[in-house]
Amino acid sequence: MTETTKPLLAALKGGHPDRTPIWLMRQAGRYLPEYRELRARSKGFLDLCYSPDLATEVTLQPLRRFDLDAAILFSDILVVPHGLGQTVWFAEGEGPRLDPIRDAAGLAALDPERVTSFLAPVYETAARVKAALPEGRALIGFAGAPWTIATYMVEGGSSKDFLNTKRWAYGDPDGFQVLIDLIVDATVRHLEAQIAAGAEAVQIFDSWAGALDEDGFDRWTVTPIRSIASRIRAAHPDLPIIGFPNRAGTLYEHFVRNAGVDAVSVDPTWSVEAIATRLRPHVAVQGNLDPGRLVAGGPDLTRRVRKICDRLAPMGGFVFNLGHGVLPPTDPGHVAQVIAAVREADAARV
Ligand SMILES: Cc1c2[nH]c(c1CCC(=O)O)Cc1[nH]c(c(CCC(=O)O)c1C)Cc1[nH]c(c(CCC(=O)O)c1C)Cc1[nH]c(c(C)c1CCC(=O)O)C2
Repeated sequence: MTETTKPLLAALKGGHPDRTPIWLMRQAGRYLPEYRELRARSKGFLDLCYSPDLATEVTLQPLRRFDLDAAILFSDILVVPHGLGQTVWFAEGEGPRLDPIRDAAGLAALDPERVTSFLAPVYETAARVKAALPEGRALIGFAGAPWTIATYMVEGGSSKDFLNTKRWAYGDPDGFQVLIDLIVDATVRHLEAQIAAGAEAVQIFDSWAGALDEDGFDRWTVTPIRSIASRIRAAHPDLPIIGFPNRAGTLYEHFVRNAGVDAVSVDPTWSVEAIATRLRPHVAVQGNLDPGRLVAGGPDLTRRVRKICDRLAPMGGFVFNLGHGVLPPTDPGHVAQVIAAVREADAARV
């Protein structure tokens, strides 16, 4: 099978592969007992991300268990601020923490030139995964989008209202632009290094895009992602680029017209009909099962998967996924149920 016939890559370019490709955001992680076992033996989450032997194993775990069409590199979006020189740690049970950066003095300490040497173990993982992938499966690389990365860098961790970041972005846009430009530069280097190591598609996660207003979304989500996408595309014209402007509502339509991506990952609030008529005419689409349905299971889970596939798969340019990441309480048996339902939808069409 040649590279271009891998179902995931064909679908992301708008094609009609033989089978509907499926992968799941956060497909490696705490819902898998084999992940929890390996994680308990690691020194910490970041240590796991920077240990190529362990990270390779964790990346491949979901593909050993399930009939998935892609592996996503096991890493985190916060390795980019870490590589820039910011202090980042994961407090057990508390999520990510960073020493916040709120002004020009904080920016002066960050160095984009350091990112790819610091993150060399991540690229080593990508190369090892690529060499071990089963036939027909693709390797996805990823990064956080500049806006989402900036929220973590400025807030010092997760946040509800992003007030420190918004005060800076809306109150001093030219100053905040310096931070965004720095993240754009670091992100391009980080994605380029993943591609050089073997990534065949990349996804840019803008998890907090839905916190911005229309003008903020244009300047801090669409424009930086377009500049990353155009720089990646200049070097790799055929490599699919997926954007994920999570929970951006009606602004998704602006995104698919202007962000310069090949595909969009769609959050669970979108109806299948609106995906088909408002997004799919512009880009390939990926999504959008509610991760809560994957926790609940039951016949409604299968029904919802069928509804998504029956409307979107015949259009081509469709990748089945969740609308956000797999949740830790998910029963792995429900993942197998979803994949079987996607395959049954394909079989019902031929
Ligand atoms: C916002 C964000 C982060 N990380 C990521 C995002 C964007 C996607 C999204 O919106 O969910 C992306 C991410 N994080 C992780 C991956 C690996 C690949 C995969 O999808 O399987 C990917 C693609 C591993 C991880 N990243 C993290 C874990 C859990 C760490 C552990 O084992 O304790 C994993 C498997 C930790 C993490 N990392 C982050 C948070 C907020 C947390 C803590 C919350 C949580 O634990 O889920 C930041």
